Amino acid sequence: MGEHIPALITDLPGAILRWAPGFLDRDQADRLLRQLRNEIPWEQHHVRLFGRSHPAPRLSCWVGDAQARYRYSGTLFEPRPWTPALSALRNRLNDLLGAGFNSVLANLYRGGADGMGWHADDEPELGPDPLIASLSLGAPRRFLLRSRDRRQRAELLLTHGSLLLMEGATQQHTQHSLPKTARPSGERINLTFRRIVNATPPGARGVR
Ligand SMILES: O=C(O)CCC(=O)C(=O)O
Ligand SMILES: [Fe+2]
Repeated sequence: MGEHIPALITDLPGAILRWAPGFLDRDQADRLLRQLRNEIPWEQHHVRLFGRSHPAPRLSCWVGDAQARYRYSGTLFEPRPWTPALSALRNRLNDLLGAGFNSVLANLYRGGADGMGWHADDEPELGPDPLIASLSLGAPRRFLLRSRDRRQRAELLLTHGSLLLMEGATQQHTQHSLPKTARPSGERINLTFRRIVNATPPGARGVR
C-alpha cells in the first residue's frame, strides 16, 4: 500500500514507514489548516494514568463512520460525523492508498506545552497490522519513534503539509511520541486516519 510514497529508512527493526514531506503544497495546507481549525468540534479528552483521569495535553476529536467505535486510554469514543474537509481528505487518501479508512483521530496542539506521550497505535480494533496515515499541518514538531526495547530511536520533523505512513508490524515493534517543547511553538493539527476492523472493541490498552 502507498508504494508511490517513498520509503523512509530508519534503524528501527520492524518499522515500515513512508514519508511525503510535500504531500500538500503550501496553499492547500494553509487552507486545510484554517478549515479544520474552524470545522472540527474540538474537545478536551482525558487520559487515564494509574487509575486516575487527567486532561490530555491537547484538544482532540474522533471522527468516523457510525460503526467505527474506538476505545483508547480507557474511554469508548462514539465517532463524530465527517466534516466536509475531513471527508474530502479521507476520500483522497483511500483513492491513493486503497486503505479503506473509516475514521480519523484529529489532534490540536495549541503550543509547545501540548504533546503526546509514548504509545503504539495497537488497539485491537485496528487489527494486527494497521496502516496509519498521519497528516500534519501548522507548526513543525518533532516526532520520535523507538524500538520496544528502547535501544533504537528515530526522529522526524513533522512539517506543514507532510504525510507519514506507518504500516505492517510497525505498531508491534515500535512506539512513538510527540514530545512537548520549551521553545515557543505555534498551533499544529495532526490527523491520523485509521481503519477500525471490528465494530465492538473488546478492551483498552496503552495510555497517552
Ligand atoms: O501528533 C502526532 O503527530 C502524533 C499523533 C499520534 O500518535 C496519534 O494520534 O496516535
Ligand atoms: Fe499514535
